Amino acid sequence: MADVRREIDRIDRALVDLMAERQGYIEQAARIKANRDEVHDDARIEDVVAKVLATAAERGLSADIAEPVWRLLIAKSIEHEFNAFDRRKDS
Ligand SMILES: C=C(O[C@@H]1C=C(C(=O)O)C=C[C@H]1O)C(=O)O
Repeated sequence: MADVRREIDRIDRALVDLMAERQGYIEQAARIKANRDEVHDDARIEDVVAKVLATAAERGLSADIAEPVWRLLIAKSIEHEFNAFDRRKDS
């Protein structure tokens, strides 16, 4: 069991690295968007979730895990993006 947990911990570190990289692009989006009402984009949310579910099906990740995890990740990313947008000097 210790070996299994060591592998889970290794994977979690890799996921944190990828999520931090993703967060960096969320921050770039907050700098690029001209208007605050562009931060929450329902069409893009559904596009992201559809692409994730297609990749999850190919790679063997359960949709029951992938869909709620990504919907929460996107919701928290949008909160982060609103905060970054509102900290802009020009907003
Ligand atoms: C990063 C964006 O901003 C938001 C964040 C999204 C995400 O975390 O994938 C998706 C839609 C947007 O509401 C974007 O518009 O692409």
